[in-house]
Amino acid sequence: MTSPLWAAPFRPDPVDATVSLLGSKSQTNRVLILSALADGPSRVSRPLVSRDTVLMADALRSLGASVIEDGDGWTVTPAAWGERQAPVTIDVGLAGTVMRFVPPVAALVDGDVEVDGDEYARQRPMSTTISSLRALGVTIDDDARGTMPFTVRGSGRVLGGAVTIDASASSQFLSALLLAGARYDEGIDVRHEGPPVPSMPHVRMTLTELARRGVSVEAGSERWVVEPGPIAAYDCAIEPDLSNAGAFVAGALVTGGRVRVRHWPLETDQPGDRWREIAQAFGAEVHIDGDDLLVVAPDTLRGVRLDLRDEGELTPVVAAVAAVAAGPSTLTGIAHLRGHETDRLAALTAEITRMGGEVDEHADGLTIHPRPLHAADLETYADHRMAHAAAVLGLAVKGVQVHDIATTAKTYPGFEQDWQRFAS
Ligand SMILES: O=C(O)C1=C[C@@H](OP(=O)(O)O)[C@@H](O)[C@H](O)C1
Ligand SMILES: C=C(OP(=O)(O)O)C(=O)O
Repeated sequence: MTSPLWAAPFRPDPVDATVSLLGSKSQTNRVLILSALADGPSRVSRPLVSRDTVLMADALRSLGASVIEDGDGWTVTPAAWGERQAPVTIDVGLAGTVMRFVPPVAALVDGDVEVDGDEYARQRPMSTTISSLRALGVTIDDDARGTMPFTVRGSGRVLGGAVTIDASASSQFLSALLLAGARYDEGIDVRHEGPPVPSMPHVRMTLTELARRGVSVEAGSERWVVEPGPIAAYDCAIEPDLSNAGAFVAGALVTGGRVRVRHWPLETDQPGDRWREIAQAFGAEVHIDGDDLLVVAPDTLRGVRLDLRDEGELTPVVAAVAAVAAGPSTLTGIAHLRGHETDRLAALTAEITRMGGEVDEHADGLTIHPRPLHAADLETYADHRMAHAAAVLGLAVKGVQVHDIATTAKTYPGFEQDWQRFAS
C-alpha cells in the first residue's frame, strides 16, 4: 500500500459538536438520471458533488445530456435519446449507482456504450443488469462472467415489458430498471424472485423520485409496474446525506459526547434516518430539535442486535461503535455487503481484529465481542465507509492510522478536514 497514512484524531474526552452535511449521494444520482431522461431541463439545488456523482454526471454527458454547474447547483438538459452516437466508454469508478443505473439508460442510445470501472468494480455483481436488459430486448456483449466490462449495443429504443430478476444481491438492479422503465416502449413490469431485496428504503426513494416526475408506478412487494410515458422535468433540492451523518453520530457515541446534526429531514426515504433508532439502541438520547437532530451519548454503550438488511450501508460505522461497546453486538441481514465496495463483512472482521477486537463472521452478518483495543494501521479497501469506520475507531483508540483516507471522496470530499474540526 503506497498511499500516505492518515493519523486519525484521538479524542479522550467527549465531543460536543454541530455538523452540517453534504447532499445525499443516492438522491443526487437518481435525480441526475431522471433529469437526463425528462421532457425538459431540470435544476438540481445543493447536489452532492463527489466522485460518485461527478462520474454519474460525466456518464450522462457521454450519452448526450448536458449537466451544467451554476450557482449552488446543476442544470440538467436531457439527451436526444434514440439518436445515433459514436461509441463511448463510461467510467463508473466504484459507484454502484453508476454501474447499475446507467446501462438501462445507455440502451436508449443508438450506438455502443462500453461500461467499465475501477479494478475492484470489476468484481461487483452485474449479472442481473446484463440478463435483465437482454430479456428486455437489449444486445449486450460481455465475457459471460457477469461482471464489467461489457458493452451495451443500443438501437435507440428498448421494447421493455415483463422481466423477472433476482435483486437479492443489490436493490440497485431493481431501482435501475424502474428509473429508466417509463422510457421503454412497453414500460416495464419487474418481478423479483429470490431471497429478499435488501435496502428497500432505496427502492422507496426511487419510487418517490418517479412520483415527483409524474411517472405512474404500481408498486407491490415483489412486483413493480412502470407505465410507459414521459418523465416530467422537475426542480428539486437534495437532502443532506444521512448515511454520512452516521460517522458523526458514531463519533459522539464512542466518546460519550453529543452532536447536533443540522437540517435532519423530518420525512425522508434515506436509510440513514435509522441512525436515530440505532443510537438509541446503543443507549443514547435522541431528539429532534427544530430541524436538527441532537444525539447525546450514554456513559456506557450497550451492545446491540440489529437487522441491517434495509440499511446495509450503515454497517461499517455501526460495527465500529459496537467494537467499543460494553457488551457483544450482532448485526444480521447483510450478506449482500460482500458485493459492496469490498467484502465489508470480511474487511470489518480483519480490521477490528487487527486492533485486538474479536469478531465472528457469519454468512449474513457479524457478532462483535468488545475487547480492549490497541493502536493499529487500518486498511480501507477503497471503501469510503471502511474509512469512516476507521476514523470512528481512531477517535476512541489512541494511535490509529488509516490507509487511503482520500477514498472518502467517493461520497464526501473534505471528510478529513470536517472530521478534524469535529474531533477538536
Ligand atoms: O440505490 C442506492 O442509492 C443504493 C442502494 C444500496 O445498494 P445495495 O442494495 O446494493 O445495498 C446502498 O447500499 C447503496 O449505497 C446505495
Ligand atoms: C454500497 C455503497 O455504495 P454503492 O453506491 O457504490 O453501492 C455505499 O455507499 O455504502
